[in-house]
Amino acid sequence: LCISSSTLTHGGDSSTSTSSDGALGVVDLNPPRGTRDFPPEDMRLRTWLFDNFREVSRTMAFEEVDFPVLESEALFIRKAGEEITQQLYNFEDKGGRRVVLRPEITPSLARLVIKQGKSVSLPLKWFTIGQCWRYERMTRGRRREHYQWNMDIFGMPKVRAEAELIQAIVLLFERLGITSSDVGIRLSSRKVLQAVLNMYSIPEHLFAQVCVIVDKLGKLSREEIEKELISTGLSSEAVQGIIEVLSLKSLSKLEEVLGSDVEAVADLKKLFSFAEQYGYADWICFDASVVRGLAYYTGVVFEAFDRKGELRAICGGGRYDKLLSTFGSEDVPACGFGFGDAVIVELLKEKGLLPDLSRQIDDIVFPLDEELEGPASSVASSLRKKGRSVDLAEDKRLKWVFKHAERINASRLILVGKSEWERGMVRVKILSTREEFEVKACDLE
Ligand SMILES: Nc1ccc(Br)nc1
Repeated sequence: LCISSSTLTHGGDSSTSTSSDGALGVVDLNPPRGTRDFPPEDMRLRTWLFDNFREVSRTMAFEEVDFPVLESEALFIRKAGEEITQQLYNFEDKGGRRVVLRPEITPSLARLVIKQGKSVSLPLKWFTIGQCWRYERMTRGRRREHYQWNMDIFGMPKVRAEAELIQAIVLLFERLGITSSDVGIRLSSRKVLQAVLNMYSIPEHLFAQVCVIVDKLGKLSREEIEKELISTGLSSEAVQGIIEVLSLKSLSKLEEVLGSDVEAVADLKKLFSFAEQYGYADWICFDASVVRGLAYYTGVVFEAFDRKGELRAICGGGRYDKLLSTFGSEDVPACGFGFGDAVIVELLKEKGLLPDLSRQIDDIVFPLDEELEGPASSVASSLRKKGRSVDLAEDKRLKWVFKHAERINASRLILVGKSEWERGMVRVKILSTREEFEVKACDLE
């Protein structure tokens, strides 16, 4: 479609355009439903957030990896009724292949670990920041894409991995100015639920499905949860037992109910002791109701929440020791989390912690008349080679340039005038102090 600029309604939602056959059409200027554009101001905030993700990953000695957003649908076919697999953005490509816009990143990580096989030495500590998709009926008007920071450790069977990942989350919050009074990290272990199912001799194949159902505690009513659990075949006695244990908020109570030799209790006690050593004990709390909604978790699970309880989980993760075997490989113990780009921004806004990210450049170079455009370009070029951010303002009037300098927070205005240039000089104006002086063009830096 060729959109004639004169008819493009900037800022509007549509424009008039004519297609190649001259038919008059209206192009919707909005991105597809549930997706976002990132104009410069929004992109600066996103880049600032991602730079913080990256800096924490660097200090944790994680390596960055990346994957296609497009993945084989087979990677996400799971039978436990998770929301994530019921909202796959899936389609058939022109080669007849079943593909998806990935809804999460962990299966891609697992795929690559399997593919790398013996060529990588464990433990592996990998991170990535990638866009994830869901196809949700727009009735709820929710977004269909978000960016997720993922941190995953492969080949670390003990809870040291969970302790490392929780430190990464705490470091991120602290970098953004969020404290343990604003946010907590509630944690538990799926081995708690496993122990309860064993107490009622519930078959193993129901485990994932039961986890996905009880993850809705707090979102659905207790009655609805009980109904869904009964529908899987659980006895009402087992259902009551599950709900009773999952309402525990004290590790010592859990130990009373399950006994000290249960792996879940040992893992969690170890993790709380690590938390003291890492110095983030005031961030975490035990909460047996935390199960997370992904079928493949097998051990410790955790999620960060705002203590005011106004927002959805800020991030979440857990141990998934048996995911790789579902892709036909031998298992490698693994643990990871996903941290979305949306809830955290809502929290920062609410706490007044969004940074000032207005545009800033070093220099504006301005030729005072047309014949000085060449010299102005060479001044701009030499400053850029020295690493300065330089905006070359041409075809404008000086009055416009001063306004432009203010608008983009330029530090200096470099004026290239005829008489100065003939003496090898340019005029420099420091915009913060209004100080103005001449300097040899070749000495400018
Ligand atoms: N998994 C997922 C993907 C996309 C969005 Br928005 N939320 C969750």
